[in-house]
Amino acid sequence: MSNVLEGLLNGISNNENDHGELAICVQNAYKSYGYWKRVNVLHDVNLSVPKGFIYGLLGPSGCGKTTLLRCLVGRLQLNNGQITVLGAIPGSRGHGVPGAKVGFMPQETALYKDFNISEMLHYFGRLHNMSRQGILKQESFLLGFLDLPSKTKKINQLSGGQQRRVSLACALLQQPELLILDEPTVGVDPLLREKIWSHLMFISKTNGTTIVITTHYIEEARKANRVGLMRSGRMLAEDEPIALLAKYNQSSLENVFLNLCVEDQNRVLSKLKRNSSAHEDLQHQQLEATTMTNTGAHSLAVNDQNGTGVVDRENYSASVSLDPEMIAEAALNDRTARSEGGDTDILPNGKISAEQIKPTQLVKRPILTAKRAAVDCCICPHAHKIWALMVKDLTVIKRSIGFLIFQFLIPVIQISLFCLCIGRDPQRIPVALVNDESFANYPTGNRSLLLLTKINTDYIQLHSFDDMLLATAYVEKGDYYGVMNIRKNFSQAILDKLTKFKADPATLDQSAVHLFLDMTNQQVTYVMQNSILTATQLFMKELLIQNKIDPRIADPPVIIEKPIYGDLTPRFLNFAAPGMMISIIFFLAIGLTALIFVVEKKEGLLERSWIAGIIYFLCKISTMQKWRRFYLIFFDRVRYLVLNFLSEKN
Ligand SMILES: Nc1ncnc2c1ncn2[C@@H]1O[C@H](COP(=O)(O)OP(=O)(O)OP(=O)(O)O)[C@@H](O)[C@H]1O
Repeated sequence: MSNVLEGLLNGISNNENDHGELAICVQNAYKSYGYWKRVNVLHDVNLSVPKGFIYGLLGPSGCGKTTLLRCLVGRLQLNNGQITVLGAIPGSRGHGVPGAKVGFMPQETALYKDFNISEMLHYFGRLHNMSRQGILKQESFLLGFLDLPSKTKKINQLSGGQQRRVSLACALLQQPELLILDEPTVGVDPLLREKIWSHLMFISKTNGTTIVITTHYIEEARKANRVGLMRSGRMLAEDEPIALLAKYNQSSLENVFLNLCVEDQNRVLSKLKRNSSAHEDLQHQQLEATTMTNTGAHSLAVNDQNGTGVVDRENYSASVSLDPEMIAEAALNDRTARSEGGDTDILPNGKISAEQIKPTQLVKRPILTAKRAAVDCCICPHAHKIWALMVKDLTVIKRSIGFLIFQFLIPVIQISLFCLCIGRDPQRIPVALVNDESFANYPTGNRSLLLLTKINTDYIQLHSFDDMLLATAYVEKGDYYGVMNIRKNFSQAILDKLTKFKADPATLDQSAVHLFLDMTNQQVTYVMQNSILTATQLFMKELLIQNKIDPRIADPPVIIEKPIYGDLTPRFLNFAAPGMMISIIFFLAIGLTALIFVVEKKEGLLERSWIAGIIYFLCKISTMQKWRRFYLIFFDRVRYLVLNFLSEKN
């Protein structure tokens, strides 16, 4: 016993805790959801399931059964308390929970709808590292046993009940040590329900499988070896069904449950009255009343505990008008009072009662399971799990060809549009011309005309203005990208500069072409400047030739030789397109991965895979790798096709 306490106090998650033959031991479990607005779901829950037992977890909707199950498989962590499953804290290193040791059937179907039954079973089989033969053997047994249609039938062609049976088959597949089944018999006909229970009893007896099962059909839990009755996040009673029936002198578990609820309400109410701290929560009252009706507590006119009165619907409704916070508080007071009173309960298996351990003595926060799983994954790459995920992803692709084509078409269309509309050099850029040398716009005889003829009209479209202020106003309005101004004495000044080497400020100013540009668009600016500079250079060379001077004088003292890579006239398209493609590939891969994750999370598939031993990190790797590889190969081909096509067009 001292071992137990020591292990618990130190929070050690291994076999040293020595819970004997207990497969599951939950001690003083507290769980709440949310950070800012806390929803308390589990209040001081204690639960013990011996190995090879079937444990029926019963309670109305919303009482916290699923939350407790998710804590058992390591999916959620307690805020306080301790859980030991198969001798260790779920998620601890090397432990098979989550993993192959546990078969989990969630409440939602959590199946890939486009898969057929066989593919679904093979996916989970591969995850659990089962041999092909093993999977096939189990497959043929489960198909027959669960009365399933042909294994090639797709999940989305099955009825709701059939889908739930496939889900159950996936949980039973690897014959795990521990089975956690969240309402497996919903939508199943009574005969098959009988058969499922018989099978569960058989495997618990012969294989020693421990089974935790939740159900809304309270009476079917009679077949369980032990039942736990929960309400508002608390465990009201935990015992063998027969013992409970005998204790409450009832013929059905429904009535036992109802008696327990009434007893519980009275106890909590009297405590609250004593503390004079009653609050009202009408919303919760309605919820509780509704959920009780749903759970099959339909016969509310039953004998009360003393056998003297009748609990009618009204009384019952009134008695359930309690705030969960208040109930939790009362429960805590109750437990504290018990522990202060020094009662010592020794469990039948000789272990210390969970109630003997104060919550403060327990581990505040269990070990971070996700971190451990990540470390495990790095140490051991789990090839079979990656293989299972890859086969699953390929099947998903195979089944969604239309979606895949659409996914591939989007980037092709985007890149084509980029190349056609954005990636090309800007053309016919409108520029205002104010030529102070001219009269009647383009007079003959002056040299500025020669300069203007050298400007490539594919790139620059000149529009003449007489007034500099008016031209500038048009640029400001956004009609033109700039003003090109040629000063009054341009012809004489350029001649003086080139032939007589005059370099006084007036000559230099008048011999220059003055540009007033809208430089907000880098690409347009570059093309404008480049075109005008090239035109000016050509003009000067021609002028020098006319004056019998070597035209090379007009060349800048830089000679651009044959390029090592690329062309002498580089194009923006060639530069920008690859970057654009990589961006599209990257973001599409990310988007697609995120989409798959969101869908899988919504349908409960991600959680199911997680409980089967897949950590999200592994999922991400497999998904990202797959899409990236696909896209890279595909785009490599498309890139060449598109670029070649466009270059030839231009
Ligand atoms: N992720 C969550 N965030 C906040 N509250 C939650 C979350 N999941 C469950 N709850 C709340 O916790 C309470 C218990 O939920 P849980 O699913 O455990 O109930 P349950 O007993 O399994 O119900 P049912 O039988 O209908 O499945 C409910 O009030 C529910 O609204």
